[in-house]
Amino acid sequence: MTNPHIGNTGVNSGDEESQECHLGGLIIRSLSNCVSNWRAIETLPEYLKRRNVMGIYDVDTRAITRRLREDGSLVGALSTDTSKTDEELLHAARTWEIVGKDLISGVSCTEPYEWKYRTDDEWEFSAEAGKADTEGFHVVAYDFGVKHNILRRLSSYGCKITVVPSNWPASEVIKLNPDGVLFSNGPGDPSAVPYAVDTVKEVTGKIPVFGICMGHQLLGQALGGSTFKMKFGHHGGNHPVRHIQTGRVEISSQNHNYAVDSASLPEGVEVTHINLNDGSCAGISYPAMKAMSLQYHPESSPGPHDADPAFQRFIEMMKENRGH
Ligand SMILES: NC(=O)CC[C@H](N)C(=O)O
Repeated sequence: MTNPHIGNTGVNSGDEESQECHLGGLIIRSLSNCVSNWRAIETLPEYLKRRNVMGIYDVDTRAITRRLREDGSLVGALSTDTSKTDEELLHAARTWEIVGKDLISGVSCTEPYEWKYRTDDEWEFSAEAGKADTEGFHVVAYDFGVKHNILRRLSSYGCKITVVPSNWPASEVIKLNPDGVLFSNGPGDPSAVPYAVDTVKEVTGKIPVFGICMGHQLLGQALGGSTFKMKFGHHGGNHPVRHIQTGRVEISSQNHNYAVDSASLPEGVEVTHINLNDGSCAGISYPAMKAMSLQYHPESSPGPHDADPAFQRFIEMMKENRGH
């Protein structure tokens, strides 16, 4: 965490985005010694202990940030095993590679399930989502590490949702004849999961699809483009993104280390959004195949809800496909 003071708001169960906490570890500067928030049910250290996640504080995180700013993303090693020597830890850090590793199979669900929860009424902010009970589009969501809020937002827009594991056969999904398929966010290198690219290829063109983050990168590859590892990823809740067609700028939440190379995309695939910090590709669409995707997180609520209308666009695409 780059913010120096962490833990003062504690942890509340309503903000969990996953069944489990998939963190390898947490490094912070200063740990708040008290919690002050009406929603908090436990402290950060209690949460980490219960989930068996290691955390360390009193670290000069500013120095780490400055180093990363010069060198780009680096691998570090964090251990609770005091018998490990510095040499062994250095060796672990030097030999671990993120590129080429399938990180999604470890965080995906193992069985399909129905998702039924929408955004709580007290938090609902969209008039469109509030009145969207009637359509009942059936969406199959591929879980590459899906954030619950994506499922909540789709549910708020009236969708019935079936979540399936990352390796679920596309043929089984097509058999269900859903109105749309969502390819979720997920960790790691999109080039390391060719089976997921094949799934996206098989579904796209037959059923309207929406890709978010990892899902966007997989769609980019499935349509014939390529992805690359960025020097620093985009992480944070305040990335400006421009919707090219309307000129509308959204303040978006982002968390990714790879990106789709706009120049690699074949004809017919449009870059719909660009990241205004570095000009990178933030969204694509392929109208002929009823496919759309975003590199950032329209479900996130870092304060602004600027990107939420993306769910509405997906609904419109499904509606059009149904022929009304
Ligand atoms: N949040 C995500 O889906 C991350 C996308 C991708 N795996 C990356 O790191 O670039």
